[in-house]
Amino acid sequence: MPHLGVNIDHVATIRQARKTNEPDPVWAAALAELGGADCITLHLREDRRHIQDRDLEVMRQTVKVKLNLELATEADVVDIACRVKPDQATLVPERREEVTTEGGLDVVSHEASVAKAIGQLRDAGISISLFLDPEPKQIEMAAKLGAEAVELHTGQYALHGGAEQEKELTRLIQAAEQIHAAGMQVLAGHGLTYTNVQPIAQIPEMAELNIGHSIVSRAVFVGFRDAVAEMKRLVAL
Ligand SMILES: CC(=O)[C@@H](O)[C@H](O)COP(=O)(O)O
Ligand SMILES: NCC(=O)COP(=O)(O)O
Repeated sequence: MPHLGVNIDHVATIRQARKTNEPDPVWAAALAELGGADCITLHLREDRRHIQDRDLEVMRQTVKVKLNLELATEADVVDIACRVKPDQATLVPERREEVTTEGGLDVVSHEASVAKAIGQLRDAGISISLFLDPEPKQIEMAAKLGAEAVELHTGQYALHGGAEQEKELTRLIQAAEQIHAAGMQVLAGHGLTYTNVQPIAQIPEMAELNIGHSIVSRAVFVGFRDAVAEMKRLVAL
């Protein structure tokens, strides 16, 4: 039964729509924990479109479960991570023009910059996860780079239905086996919802799922604590 990581980025998206101080993602994180979250995830983007530096700094003091920071390998945000010290850092790709993350980090093409960021984060005592597409060569490089975990990008699985989704699920199952065999923890996330999460949760090697947008969407109608509790129950089935 995988753990549940709750990504609270899009609570901050609503706040930033008016550049005000509510809804506060710090409150969402507390309610997520009360709803059964095993991890709180937040993405400090270079363009600060949602999560702000203050959110990370306060959550470091208030979150009682694992704190997972998603970040690009850019020097300034790596420096912030090394100062604040989340429990885990998940290296992700970023493009300012993107609406949301479009794929996994290409650690094969960017081995040097990824290795540099990993070295700095590891020296700060932070555990490393790499956000990757289910590609064998990317997973091999993750093991070479010494990552503790790989978070599989489930965006393609979530985007499609029918035979195409089945094909993506098979890729994810095979990638999970490869990650586990290489001695790394298997995580997954992006685009997972109350209707598509269970086949991913049932992958035998799956240790943790990171889910955000769907939980925040459901929380608008049922409240954050209940939205998390509902997802926790689904993931445990
Ligand atoms: C890496 C990933 O899949 C998401 O957690 C990421 O946070 C997406 O970025 P937005 O939250 O800005 O959509
Ligand atoms: N890394 C995936 C994540 O944290 C949440 O992604 P989403 O559920 O908001 O698409």
